Amino acid sequence: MSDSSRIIDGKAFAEKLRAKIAEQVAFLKEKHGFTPGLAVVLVGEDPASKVYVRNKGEQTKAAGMASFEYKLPDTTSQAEMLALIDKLNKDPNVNGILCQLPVPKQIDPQAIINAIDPDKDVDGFHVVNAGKLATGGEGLVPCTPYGCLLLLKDRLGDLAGKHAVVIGRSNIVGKPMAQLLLNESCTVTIAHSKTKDLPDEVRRADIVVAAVGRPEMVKGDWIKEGATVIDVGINRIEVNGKGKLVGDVEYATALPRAAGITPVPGGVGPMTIGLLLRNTLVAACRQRGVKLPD
Ligand SMILES: Nc1nc2c(c(=O)[nH]1)N[C@@H](CN(C=O)c1ccc(C(=O)N[C@@H](CCC(=O)O)C(=O)O)cc1)CN2
Repeated sequence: MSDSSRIIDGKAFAEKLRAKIAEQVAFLKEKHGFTPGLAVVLVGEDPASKVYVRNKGEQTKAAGMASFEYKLPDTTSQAEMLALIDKLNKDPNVNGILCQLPVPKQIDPQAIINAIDPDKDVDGFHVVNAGKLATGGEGLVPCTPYGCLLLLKDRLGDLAGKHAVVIGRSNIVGKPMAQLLLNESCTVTIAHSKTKDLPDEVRRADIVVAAVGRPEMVKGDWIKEGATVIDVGINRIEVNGKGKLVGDVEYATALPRAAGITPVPGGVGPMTIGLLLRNTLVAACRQRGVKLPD
């Protein structure tokens, strides 16, 4: 197996996904006379968040959807945020709402997320959507884990019976990822900072999803031969005075052992915005009572 055939190209997958969404949006406009709309709220000046929000706006418009951007100063209070969310909840042209994370410390992110109408919560972080994911309801699924799942299914097909190890237990990636894999009948282990022997857990995994936010923490020699590795980490490090982006997995040493591995950049990251557009499309169709176009 060549190294290039082991690489799971999330960038290419996401491009195809976005092209399909653009066709579905054009169909909705022509046949049903409406355009899905996404509102993104950014509070503060975090440089990475600014880039992500700009990319979200550009890709939303490129897919033919309406984009509404709210850029608020980092002194914004929680009450001001809640008032904006209330306004967006009531706006029929806004089908999806998200608040870019992280938010400044005076704002409780979960309070903001839970103030969003769950049917417009295109991040899938609202407690109602988390509950639906856990109980088999039709909610909105968090974008990053949803993107990981699509990449895994595309590469492996049926996941039933696979032993998956998810490293990280955040509400936005680790927990929903584990739930999605469980829903696919995987045997799931969630590893975290208190896990006793992480290398041993990883060595037994057919699927490894790393979402810890620590540069190259998962070593290549922990990866079982033929395993599939999904690297959610996006860590900025400095090498010889130059900035570099690396994942949570030591890519160079994991690549020859893995049957499939996502690179950083160009793996999971681009899928996040692709699935955000898909969630916005799904939310808009549900709100309008229209079947999702094929
Ligand atoms: N409300 C949310 N906030 C945040 C989320 C989220 O899903 N919802 N996720 C991340 C940031 N994020 C989207 O918001 C995001 C991160 C990374 C990428 C991406 O395409 N990364 C590129 C590399 C880009 C770079 O150079 O930095 C890649 O991996 O190839 C897209 C979206 C936190 N906040």
